[in-house]
Amino acid sequence: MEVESTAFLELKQVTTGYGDVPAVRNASMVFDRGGVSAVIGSNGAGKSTVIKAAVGLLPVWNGQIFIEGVDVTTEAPHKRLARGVAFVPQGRIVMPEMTVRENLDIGAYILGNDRRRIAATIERLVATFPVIGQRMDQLAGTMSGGEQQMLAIARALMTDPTAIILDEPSLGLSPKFVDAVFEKLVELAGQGLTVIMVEQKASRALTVAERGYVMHTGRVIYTGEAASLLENPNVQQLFLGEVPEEVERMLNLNDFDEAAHAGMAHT
Ligand SMILES: Nc1ncnc2c1ncn2[C@@H]1O[C@H](COP(=O)(O)OP(=O)(O)OP(=O)(O)O)[C@@H](O)[C@H]1O
Repeated sequence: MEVESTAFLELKQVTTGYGDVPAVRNASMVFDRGGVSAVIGSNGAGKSTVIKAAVGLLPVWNGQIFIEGVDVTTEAPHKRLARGVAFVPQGRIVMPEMTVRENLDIGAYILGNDRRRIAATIERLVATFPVIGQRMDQLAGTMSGGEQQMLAIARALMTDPTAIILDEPSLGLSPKFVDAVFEKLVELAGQGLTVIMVEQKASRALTVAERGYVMHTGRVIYTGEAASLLENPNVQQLFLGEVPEEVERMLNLNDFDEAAHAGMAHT
């Protein structure tokens, strides 16, 4: 295992997909420690797919994934978790028939039987998520959607990760809860956590993120500071569901890297 990068998490030219159909091609992303990054793009752009490959839930066909410079491309998800990359899947999956406390305990499974550490972590999380502290004995399934998302995030934080990757944390939430969840993610990033979110609510996500990756038909087509992506007319056009000429040209190039090297893929 050689040292290849100083970023916390890096995807290098990752291609992956389902069966023999590629859904993501040559995707490169670099996530340094701290801050909020957003991976955005329309339905089916490949956002969830690339993130599943990053956490080890989908095999990488081509390319590499590094955590702190270590090549983890073929490592199992629990090993990547132990290296500090936690994942909150789409749909705020909590165990509805279990209490809030039991859900948190599940999140701590890689800590083994270290009850003292688990209790200390729960105490720390309750300070960040007061709503959870008030509902430790409530069945998770009886919480509101926003509260369940907070619980899903808190559960992912039980292992004290360096980075948390969230697949559409705003999905199905009312605007008030979307704000609450995004505010919490910004607060966590302020405490030093690396927050990476996959979002369909693109402009909202770029408002809270510092950096963004815009995906379209399985490619990362724009990368840059969130503010400059928000101002980019081509990105704005994509938000409206239109495909700008520049993007058409990029996708038509035989070797997509040519476009990246020509500076088109970066703002
Ligand atoms: N389990 C699967 N089996 C086969 N194809 C899949 C599977 N999951 C996703 N795909 C396909 O892969 C492509 C990328 O899907 P992906 O879910 O990554 O997109 P996305 O950008 O996350 O969109 P969404 O926001 O709708 O989830 C799509 O064409 C989709 O139909």
